[in-house]
Amino acid sequence: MLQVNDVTKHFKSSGGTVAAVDGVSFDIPNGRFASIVGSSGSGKSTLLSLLGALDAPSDGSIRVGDVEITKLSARKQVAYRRSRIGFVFQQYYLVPNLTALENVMLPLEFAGLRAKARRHRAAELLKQVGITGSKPGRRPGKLSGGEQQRVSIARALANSPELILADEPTGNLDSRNGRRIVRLLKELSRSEGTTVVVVTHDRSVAADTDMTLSMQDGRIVDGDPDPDEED
Ligand SMILES: Nc1ncnc2c1ncn2[C@@H]1O[C@H](COP(=O)(O)OP(=O)(O)OP(=O)(O)O)[C@@H](O)[C@H]1O
Repeated sequence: MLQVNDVTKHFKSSGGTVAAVDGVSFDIPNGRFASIVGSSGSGKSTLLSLLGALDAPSDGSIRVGDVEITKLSARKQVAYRRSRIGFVFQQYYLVPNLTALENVMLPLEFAGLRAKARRHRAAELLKQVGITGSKPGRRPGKLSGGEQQRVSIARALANSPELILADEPTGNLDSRNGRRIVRLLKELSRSEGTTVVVVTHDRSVAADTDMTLSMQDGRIVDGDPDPDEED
């Protein structure tokens, strides 16, 4: 269970203090595929970075399973992120001069696996996301956008995280490939019992998830936050 309790994040700016996330509370049960929607500037990315312990809230608490991540020291937060959270980003962030296989092997080094075991596990993960044949041996530049996103999902799965956080994972993909990525994330949440949280602007992506949190001005609101606004 992911438990978010009265979380606030303030930023100081020239115009004063902005509450990017403003007293947000929600629970996401294990193995659920959840989406966060809302117009630009509503606080989605800030909330996701708080869930991933990439940033600390100004107030409130976040529990992932039995760990209150907001109480961990900075060093423990790094270890926590590496071992228990998988990140997927719009821009993939694959290392360009490593092959797909080597990119997936990278986080396994932190887990202390030997090279042969890392290679084996990375190949299995790539198979699981549909990257097979000659593709694991290719560099990211020789793969399509959808394939690169699959590699980044395999990398996110490397340490068997209990939580996958994805920020606009379909943002750079056409609708067909975007749908495939969403289907893959959904399958993973089902088969692995991994909780997946996706930030998206795309209502068809949100429609495919088990639950949707709508944000407006840093708060969670009921229903569609801004039906007329497209961004
Ligand atoms: N580091 C920061 N310093 C100051 N203000 C910030 C910072 N990060 C975000 N904000 C402000 O907090 C609010 C929420 O931003 P956030 O990026 O979370 O929105 P978002 O919903 O993810 O937007 P988008 O869909 O455009 O990515 C915005 O008003 C933004 O300007």
